Amino acid sequence: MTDWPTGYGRRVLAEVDSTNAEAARIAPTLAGPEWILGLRQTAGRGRRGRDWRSQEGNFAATLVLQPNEAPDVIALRSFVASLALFDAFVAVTARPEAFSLKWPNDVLLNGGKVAGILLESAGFAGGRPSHIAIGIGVNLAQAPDAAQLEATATRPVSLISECGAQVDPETFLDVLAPAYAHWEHQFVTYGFEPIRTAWMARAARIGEVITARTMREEYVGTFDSVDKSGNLVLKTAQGAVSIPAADIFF
Ligand SMILES: O=C(O)CCCC[C@@H]1SC[C@@H]2NC(=O)N[C@@H]21
Repeated sequence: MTDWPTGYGRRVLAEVDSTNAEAARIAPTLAGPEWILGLRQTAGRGRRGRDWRSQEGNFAATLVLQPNEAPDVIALRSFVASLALFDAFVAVTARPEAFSLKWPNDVLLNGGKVAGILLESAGFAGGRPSHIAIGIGVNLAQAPDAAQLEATATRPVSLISECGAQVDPETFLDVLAPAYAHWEHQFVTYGFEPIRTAWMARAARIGEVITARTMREEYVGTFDSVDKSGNLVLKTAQGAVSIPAADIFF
């Protein structure tokens, strides 16, 4: 196993409401990056205001970072985190073919959702946040009951049910943190291009027809690529469209 990355803090909480909420509380006291792992999370939150149910044995953690960057650059961190998750999953299962990345920031295992990412930023001054919180939830041990999710949600799966790999949250953190540090270094050193290329090489359904639903519209088209801003590029009957935020359906 790779060593814990230099310069990154690590704290483990027996119970927390939400590791992203905890990140916001402690961010002003931090001088550098910090991982916060909640062994029990009682009020986890997901994207678009949804709840995130954190079941026993699952992974709920947040990385707090202090990048001095504009929001559009910061938003690309979800691709950085997706790549780190992909590598961590491969490290614990040795099954790269089983995993794929779903735009914008889910990880799929055998086509079901095994992990999600919630990126939040706060403390804005001069258009830049003082910190960001990259919240990561992984169904290590249990998948939520599909009946309790929205009917259109991607089928949830757990690592153990699909791969038989029994991994506890602290062990997963110790694999994920160095993987994240690697991709973060690539991002700050070389920019988004190597991240974009690596992400597309692991993407689900490139070249296939998918549906993207934004707050106002629905697009059906061929998943062409992710552009230099992280937008989803779909080739539709009306031409190429570049979509900054949407839920996608296969
Ligand atoms: O909707 C999604 O797919 C994103 C889910 C993110 C859940 C994680 S669990 C750890 C962190 N703390 C939270 O409250 N949410 C994120």
